[in-house]
Amino acid sequence: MKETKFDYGMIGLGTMGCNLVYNMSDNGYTVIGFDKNRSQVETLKKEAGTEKISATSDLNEFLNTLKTPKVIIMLVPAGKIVDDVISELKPFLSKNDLLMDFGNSHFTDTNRRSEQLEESAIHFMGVGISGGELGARHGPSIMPGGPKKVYERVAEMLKAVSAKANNEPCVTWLGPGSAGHYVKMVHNGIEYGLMQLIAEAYHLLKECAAMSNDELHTVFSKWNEGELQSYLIEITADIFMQKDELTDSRIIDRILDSAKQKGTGAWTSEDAMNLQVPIPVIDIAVSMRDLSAYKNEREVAHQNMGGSEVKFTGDKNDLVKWVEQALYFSIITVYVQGMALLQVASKKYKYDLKLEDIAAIWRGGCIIRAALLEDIRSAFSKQPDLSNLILSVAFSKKLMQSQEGIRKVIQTGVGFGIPVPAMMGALAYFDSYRSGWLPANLIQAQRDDFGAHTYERNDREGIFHTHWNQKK
Ligand SMILES: NC(=O)C1=CN([C@@H]2O[C@H](COP(=O)(O)OP(=O)(O)OC[C@H]3O[C@@H](n4cnc5c(N)ncnc54)[C@H](OP(=O)(O)O)[C@@H]3O)[C@@H](O)[C@H]2O)C=CC1
Ligand SMILES: O=C(CO)[C@H](O)[C@H](O)COP(=O)(O)O
Repeated sequence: MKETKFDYGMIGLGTMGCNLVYNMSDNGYTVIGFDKNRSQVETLKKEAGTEKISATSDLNEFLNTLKTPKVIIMLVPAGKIVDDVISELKPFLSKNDLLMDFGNSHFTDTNRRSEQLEESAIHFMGVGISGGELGARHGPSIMPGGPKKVYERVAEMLKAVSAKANNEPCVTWLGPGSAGHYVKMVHNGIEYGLMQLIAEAYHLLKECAAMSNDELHTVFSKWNEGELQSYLIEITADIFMQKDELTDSRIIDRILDSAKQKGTGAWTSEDAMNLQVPIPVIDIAVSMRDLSAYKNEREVAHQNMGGSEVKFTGDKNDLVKWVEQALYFSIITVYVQGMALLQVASKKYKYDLKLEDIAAIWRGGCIIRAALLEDIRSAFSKQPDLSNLILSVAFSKKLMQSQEGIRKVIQTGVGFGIPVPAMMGALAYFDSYRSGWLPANLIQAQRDDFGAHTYERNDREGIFHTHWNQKK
């Protein structure tokens, strides 16, 4: 009997790996999966129903049934596991074999792994993938980084399995080294910001306007037909309708209000701090997940001090209108901040990113896909080096037109003690960015006063220091 040789190997047959195997098979590729977890292997073998797919928990069998040069995708949890898998594989890999890490690995790990494997002429690519379970199955957005020539070996397959937006595949080579994983990290930072903003809108409408889940479903569904059209708004609308399997309630009312995270949002904030790029809405989103997890302390504080006491007497429909505008305004600022970070990182890490391409491949398949990305793409197509989208005519206009809503919503939140920190961060970012003057002169004076740190002047060149009348 002729032995089957598989086009691709997939290591990690969990949520993402297993679904991507099916997607690749649908597109005509043969794939053998490997997982340490025997039950994942058995499930795939039992359910595949096609000879194009096989699975094993025997590494030798996995490697021996792959075509050469081997092309292997890893979809295992990020961190040490990726290093462990690479160490296990490396003795069996040869020149020109290609290993691709599709997980959410930290970009600095990707740089290290690429360098180590290239020493043995084994190619390595860090590839971001987004779209969750359904995306992996039916078409994700794919963010590949690494050597361009190596990308070309797999470009056809990646295009085939990716999502399509206006018939264009949501994948393109992004840049060398860790470019793909860096872009995926910022994608996730944006994801954090969007989710926090949507949660704040929910909080306001639920507490202030006392909206039921049915009403919230109607409002979010309607929003999804307008400027806010996006995957996250769409799934949010549906979440409000989901029944609980254990009680008579809706599931949303039974889920503990304590958010978890795997780190990609915090990595985005951390690197933005290192590169001195302000991304306050993403920073706040990370902090709010942290704060939500202090559930016990929050409950004690609530007993001691009480919470918001809302007696909203305004018009519900007006509030819904203002919240829609506030969300649009603040959602724009999240993309603005993420893209500004990418521009700086592109130069610093020599990725030479094309922001137009990134916006284009985020239009389909991924968690942050939104109608707005078409406008973002268009702005970077006209001005590829644009440092901040706010400087484009189109985006300054959008923000100016929706600022009234966010000001009203923040006033409402503050008035009733309902926290809207990400919206506040969004507005403060906008107001600061468009301020020709900020009170940073006072900060410079204080620094020079207490620490002789010097300052620059606004009327002549040079570095200055004042002998301040310090208190003894
Ligand atoms: N889930 C999502 O929506 C998305 C996830 N990602 C990223 O993709 C990667 C995979 O995620 P996901 O599919 O959700 O994770 P899962 O935990 O669902 O799947 C990972 C699989 O890898 C297996 N595994 C663990 N260690 C090894 C090993 N040493 N050798 C072989 N197999 C191993 C696990 O087995 P076991 O169960 O026994 O541990 C599990 O079956 C992660 O980096 C994640 O951040 C990216 C985009 C979206
Ligand atoms: O990459 C993803 C989507 O693009 C994952 O779903 C993301 O890792 C979820 O992150 P977290 O668990 O931190 O919320």
